[in-house]
Amino acid sequence: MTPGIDTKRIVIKIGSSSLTSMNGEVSRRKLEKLVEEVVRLKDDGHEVLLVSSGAVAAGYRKLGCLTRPDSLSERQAAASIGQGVLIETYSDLFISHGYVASQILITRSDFSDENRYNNARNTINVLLERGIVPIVNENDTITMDFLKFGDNDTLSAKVAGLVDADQLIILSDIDGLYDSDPRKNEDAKLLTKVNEITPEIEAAAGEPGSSVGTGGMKSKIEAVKIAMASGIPSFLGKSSTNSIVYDAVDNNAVGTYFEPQEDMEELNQKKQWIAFNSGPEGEVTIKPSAKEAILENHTSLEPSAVYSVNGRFKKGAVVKIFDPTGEEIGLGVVNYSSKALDQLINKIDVDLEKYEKAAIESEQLVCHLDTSVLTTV
Ligand SMILES: Nc1ncnc2c1ncn2[C@@H]1O[C@H](COP(=O)(O)OP(=O)(O)O)[C@@H](O)[C@H]1O
Ligand SMILES: N[C@@H](CCC(=O)OP(=O)(O)O)C(=O)O
Repeated sequence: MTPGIDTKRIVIKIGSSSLTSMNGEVSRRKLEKLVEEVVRLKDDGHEVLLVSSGAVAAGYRKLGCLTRPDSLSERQAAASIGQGVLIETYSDLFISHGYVASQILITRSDFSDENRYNNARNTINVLLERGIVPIVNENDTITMDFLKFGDNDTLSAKVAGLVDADQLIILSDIDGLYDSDPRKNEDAKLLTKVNEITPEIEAAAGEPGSSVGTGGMKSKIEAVKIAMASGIPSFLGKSSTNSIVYDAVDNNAVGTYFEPQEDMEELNQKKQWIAFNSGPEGEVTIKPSAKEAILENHTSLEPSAVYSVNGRFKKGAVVKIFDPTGEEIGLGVVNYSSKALDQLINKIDVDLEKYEKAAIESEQLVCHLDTSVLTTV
């Protein structure tokens, strides 16, 4: 390990356009460049996890399609071919440098179940601690469209939160975030440092630039918001730039650095799971006085603060919390089932012992988050 370098845990996301050639084949040369950069970081003692797209892009030609297919089943079939080709190439390249790669395919339902989520963390921790390079992709072949993460940008931010990464590096075909879509405005300027995702930035972030990219700048900004809320700094840069990954870790690369604000409340692992992965099962509406208490003082929510309950959920479920005007305040984990909570607020067969517990404890409340981040759950 190079003297003076602290070991960092780094998650690198690379997009389809950065891994495949124009004719829909895995580009060994592009993968080689990435692997060589990861190897430099590994030689310095860092832990590196890759979130790699490219399964569909690397497989559709071999499936017999001339362009990226429109139908879901053809894309899933293409991913089934391309994922194998990708991992074989990565694995070969890492072995030639003395490192071992592993494959992890994730579906959104793996993350919405807290036990499976924690299990994924334990497995990845073992791999990282033993020097392996885990390579993560969405399990495209078996995931239904409406159950997908949808894009690997948000997946990479969620994975970075899962493993408590020190930095998220997103590599694309563009050298950072511009103040407007550079394809539409030739005067667009590169933003080198961003501390807050403002509505202007969201408006500037447009659609994909290539026929194989899926998320475009929009999903990269969503990803960065999740990383920021989890206290993880991110970098966005161009995959083909020389030494981009190494320089990004060194804070010395051309691109956009996203730094979480110092006074921002950083979500702990439990709250990250609630906010970004859980998938709410019901709704509670609370009284106006309780809204102030949870937003200003972060206090627990007593059953007496609950105005009404919507949906059927079990004790321990994640629910959305609304104020009486219908504005969404945040998310929380309930200590009562919907039936018990309904009985408590209507004082039917009230079990006083149970009543002493808060309906939602403050450490299981996620408030203050921008609704557009919350809606990504
Ligand atoms: N404000 C913006 N700044 C930079 N790029 C933008 C912006 N708005 C839209 N884009 C487009 O987003 C593209 C990158 O997203 P995408 O095509 O999904 O790449 P990847 O396959 O790497 O995920 C860029 O090539 C660019 O054309
Ligand atoms: N999971 C898909 C990629 C999804 C995705 O986000 O693609 P991209 O916008 O190229 O990062 C695949 O491997 O083809």
